[in-house]
Amino acid sequence: MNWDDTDAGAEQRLVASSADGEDQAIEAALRPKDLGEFVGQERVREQLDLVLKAARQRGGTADHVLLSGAPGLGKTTLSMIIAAEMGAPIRITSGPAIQHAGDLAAILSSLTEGEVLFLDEIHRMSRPAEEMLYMAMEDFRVDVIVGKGPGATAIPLELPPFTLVGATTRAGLLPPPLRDRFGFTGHMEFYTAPELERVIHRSARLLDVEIEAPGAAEIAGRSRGTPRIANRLLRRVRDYAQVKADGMITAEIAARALDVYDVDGRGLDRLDRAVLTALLKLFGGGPVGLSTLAVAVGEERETVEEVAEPFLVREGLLARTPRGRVATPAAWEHLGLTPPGRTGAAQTGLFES
Ligand SMILES: Nc1ncnc2c1ncn2[C@@H]1O[C@H](COP(=O)(O)OP(=O)(O)OP(=O)(O)O)[C@@H](O)[C@H]1O
Ligand SMILES: [Mg+2]
Repeated sequence: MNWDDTDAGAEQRLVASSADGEDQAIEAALRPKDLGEFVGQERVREQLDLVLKAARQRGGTADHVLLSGAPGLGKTTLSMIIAAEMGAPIRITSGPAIQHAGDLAAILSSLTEGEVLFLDEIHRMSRPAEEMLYMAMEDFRVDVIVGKGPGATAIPLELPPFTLVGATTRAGLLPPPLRDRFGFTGHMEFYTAPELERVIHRSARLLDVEIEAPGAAEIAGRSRGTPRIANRLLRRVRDYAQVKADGMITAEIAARALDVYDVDGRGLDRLDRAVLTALLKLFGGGPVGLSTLAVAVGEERETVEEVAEPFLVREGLLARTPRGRVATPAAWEHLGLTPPGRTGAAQTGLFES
């Protein structure tokens, strides 16, 4: 089984936050087209709305925008909305696609006035390209180097004003000079359950799937705060409802379907639960070292650390301490187990030593 969150393929986890081939095809159809349709992220939406309205009133080009946040929270979607709201064309590229400064120069010099340049994974751009981008963002100008060695000359090239929209899952990796050149930074948060329910109802409508409110709530609760996962789970539940029932997604159908797909009531999948179960049953809740824990579940260290743990930590089920991994009282409760030396449900103060 391939648990790698970043690796696209048929064996990808159902709760992976990155997009696989099927997602990419369907995501285009499910993307909200304007700010009004975009669910949640109230602060970012409100602020961005002001930025764009002001730019439109001035008849100018919007300031550069940086969008940061975990995979699947809507960065690409929002970049397309920015272009749509500005009535501007959008050019899409990514940090890894820009190997040389020359690649970037070619893109920049072909932009039209007001165009939106979407630079995904901007933290993965090469250093020389990054430096060229500084000048382009600030002065709408690049220096194109012609020739090599002592005879090389820099030919300045004027650019039309454009809006750079950068997206990153790792805002902390951006060099400060780059971060400072964005006029607006929007940090995307994980979505609340009611917001995800709205995403699910909207997608169900577009996919022509019948769903009851409790059915949407059941899926939302298992979607890890991420619209991409909510949409993916909705599609799998739709399959189940169609094959095993009359197509209508009720709470019971959603719960049964997601149990079949091994996504539990809190959004944990088989790997997440295996890690937690080993921690509780074999090591009494810890502390236990990462390597030991990984061997116990028969996985690589990296898989446990990078694929399972971030969500478990976020959910408050597992803590990383200097002495090793420790389960929280919520972990015992979630798996329906009683911590050693305790009886009954009173589990507070578990870690007082
Ligand atoms: N606020 C939202 N409202 C409705 N649907 C959303 C929202 N945000 C994201 N989605 C849905 O989730 C899917 C994934 O969003 P998107 O591709 O924009 O995420 P991303 O942040 O760019 O992810 P990555 O970091 O992997 O590139 C989209 O197809 C869209 O349908
Ligand atoms: Mg994206």
